[in-house]
Order: sequence, then C-alpha cells, then structure tokens
Amino acid sequence: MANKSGGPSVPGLSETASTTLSRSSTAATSASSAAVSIPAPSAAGAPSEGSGAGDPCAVDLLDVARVAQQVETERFRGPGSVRVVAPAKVNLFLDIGEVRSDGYHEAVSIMHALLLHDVLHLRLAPAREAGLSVDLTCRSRGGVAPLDVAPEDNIVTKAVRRFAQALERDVDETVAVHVEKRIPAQAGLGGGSSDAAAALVGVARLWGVPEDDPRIEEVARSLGADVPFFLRGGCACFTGVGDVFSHELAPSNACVALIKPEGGVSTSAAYRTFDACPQRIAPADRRAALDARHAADVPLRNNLTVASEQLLPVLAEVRAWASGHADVQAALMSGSGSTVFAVCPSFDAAARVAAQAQARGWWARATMFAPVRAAMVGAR
Ligand SMILES: C[C@@](CO)(OP(=O)(O)O)[C@H](O)COP(=O)(O)OP(=O)(O)OC[C@H]1O[C@@H](n2ccc(N)nc2=O)[C@H](O)[C@@H]1O
Ligand SMILES: Nc1ncnc2c1ncn2[C@@H]1O[C@H](COP(=O)(O)OP(=O)(O)O)[C@@H](O)[C@H]1O
Repeated sequence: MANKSGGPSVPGLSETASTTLSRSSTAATSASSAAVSIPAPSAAGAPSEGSGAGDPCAVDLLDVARVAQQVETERFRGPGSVRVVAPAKVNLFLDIGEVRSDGYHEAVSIMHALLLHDVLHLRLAPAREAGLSVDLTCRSRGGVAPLDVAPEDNIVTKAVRRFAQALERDVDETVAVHVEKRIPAQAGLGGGSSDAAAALVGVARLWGVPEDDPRIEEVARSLGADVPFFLRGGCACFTGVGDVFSHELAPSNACVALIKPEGGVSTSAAYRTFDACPQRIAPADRRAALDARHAADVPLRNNLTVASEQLLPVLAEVRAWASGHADVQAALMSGSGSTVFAVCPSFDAAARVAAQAQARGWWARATMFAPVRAAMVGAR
C-alpha cells in the first residue's frame, strides 16, 4: 500500500541493506543489465535479447540484426572515434516542492546510476556544409521501442550544437553520432538526459576540451535538470530544480528489476498534474534522506507518484504487483515514471521478477545499482 508520498510500505532499502548488499555480490558476476527472457544458448551461439525460444527464425533474424548493427557502427571504428556509455538512473528519493517563477519546481532528488546503459559512438567527419552539421543515427535494442524523435530534435544533437555555441567554435565540420538505445524513453530512467551528458563528454574529447572545463556542466544544466547528474553518476543528492549538486552518497551494489508498462509519462505533464494536487513528503523522511550518506540509508519516497499514476493508471498496478512480490524488498516509481524499480536480494531474484513482469506484457530488465557515469570507454 502506498503512503501519501508514494513510498513503499514494504521495508525500505535501508532496512534490508545488509542482506541485500552481501547477497548481491555473488550475483554481480552475471552480465550487466541482462535481458531475462533469454533462452539457453543454442549450439550455433548464444542468441541474445529478444530472440524467441522455440522459434527457428529468431536466431536468423538476430544474426541479420547483428550484421546491420555492425554496419551502423563500422564507420566509428578507428582511432578518431570515441565510445561513451550513458547509464540509466533511478530516483531513490524525490521530493518536489514549490513552483518557481520560471515554471520549474524546487526539488530534492537522490539519484542512483544503474548498469543499464545506452552507448554513443562519435567521430568527426568532413564538413557537409558551412558550419557545424550533426549526423545522428539511433537504433533501439533489447526490446526498447524505437525513439520517435527527429534527429534535429534529439537531445544529443542539441547537446553538440549548444556546446559548440558555448565554446564559440567556428569550424566547418560534421559530428557523426550513433546512439544504441537500451534505456526506454519517457520512463523516468533519464535516458535522454544521460545521452546528452554522454554526447558532451564525447564531443569534448573530439574537440580537445578538458573533462573539467566548467562549460561542460553549464551546458549540461541548460539542457535539462537531470543532465548534470550523469556527469557525476554514482549516487548523489541534487537540489535546486534537481540540477545543483549537493553531496555524494556511498553507492549500493544491490540488484534491481526495472518494470515498465506500455506507455510513457511526459515529465512536464507529471509536473502539471502534481500542481493540481501536490503531495508532501513527511518532514522526518526528508530529514532522513538529507542526512543519509549511504544509498542504503535513503528512505524510498517519490511525491510525483500520485500524479503519474493519475496519468497512467496501470502504473499503480505495476507498483502494487512489484511491492507484493516475494522476491522484492522494496519497490518505487522512478522520477515521473513510467518505470517502477524493485530492489531484490540477488540478481537471480531480480531476473525472476523481470521474467514474470515480461510475462504480464510489461517491459522489464534485471540490472544493478552501479558507481558509473557518462564516461568514455575508449577508442576502438
Ligand atoms: C522527474 C525527474 C526526476 O529526476 O526526472 P524524469 O522522470 O524526467 O527522468 C526530473 O525532475 C526531470 O528532469 P528532466 O527530465 O531533465 O526535465 P527537464 O527536461 O529539465 O524539464 C522537463 C519539464 O519538466 C518540468 N520540470 C522539470 C524539473 C523540475 N524541477 N521542475 C519542473 O517543473 C518543466 O515543466 C520542464 O519543462
Ligand atoms: N536521445 C534521446 N533519448 C530519449 N529521449 C529523447 C532523446 N532525445 C530526445 N528525447 C525526448 O525526450 C523525452 C524524454 O526522454 P527520457 O529522458 O528518456 O525520459 P525521462 O525524462 O522520463 O527519463 C522523450 O520522450 C523524447 O521525446
């Protein structure tokens, strides 16, 4: 049952932390963010995400998809290319407050990065026209719906363009970017924000801008409230409108099932709905969240839950299902939804929860909290 701020009534992460952390360490050897509907590997090789057990066509289609994928990333091979990971996040604690004069809301947001991530490939290419061109392609993977956003509107393109402006860069050039999307959009997992941070990290390297150049963070903040978090990653508390770093928390290595029903929640719609009926978080919970110095001590609360569940009622069903699952220690909606994250005692337990959620027709993944950020993974 939900309390007023949408927090779980099952024991919180803090109350189950020692069991969670010790048990999950063995599970960490499993693949990161592994899909859970994976059938046993066939003799021909291990089919991965999305292949159907018992369907003889599935492996062939996967092979075709792999070839297509290599073609897409082939042009990013070589010393002039960079690869950047863009991790997902969940909000362990989200306390939305008053609306400011600019329309944004005050927020205390404690976010934790996850192993689940998008990958950005970037390289410089010859100029196509005067000034900067951004040549962006995007491919969804792992059962994630294709991103319905024009390349010019993609936040990655905006990040590259805005960073060039901030640097007053006046060069005729093309920045080629390919985004492998494994994080669903409008999911409260910060996929777009993380891609934007990763684009800044990648293009800064291509343009020879040092990682600690303050313009990177300034541009990040201008792109969205959540973007600065991904430059830092791990577990961190942000205030302001969720964009001002307050302090770090020691990260958790607990395992998590992510469960998302069909349909997303628009962040701005969630905030508008919240304004019509604001929920408040108990002062004692807010104090405990602000005092926490370890992710495991943060009370799991989110006062956008009621608003998002009004916009997408099936979310309440997902949250109730996850909260009542025997393998789940605590469950909470992340951000403005539409993902519910369920903290589990082991990776196997998270995989079981995710498999059962998939059987209900929901997108689901088993993953882990991780001390990761938007970061280069080296040139190929
Ligand atoms: C709710 C949260 C929780 O982490 O994340 P998501 O669920 O979107 O991942 C964040 O507050 C979302 O941050 P982000 O996704 O970067 O939002 P932005 O692009 O900056 O803003 C989108 C819209 O949300 C509203 N907004 C956002 C942040 C905030 N503190 N107050 C707001 O009112 C504004 O209407 C804004 O136009
Ligand atoms: N690279 C991108 N990845 C995801 N969404 C993007 C991207 N670029 C633009 N968008 C837009 O941003 C919206 C919010 O996406 P996202 O950040 O993934 O969700 P959330 O804010 O719920 O975490 C999407 O619905 C989409 O229209």
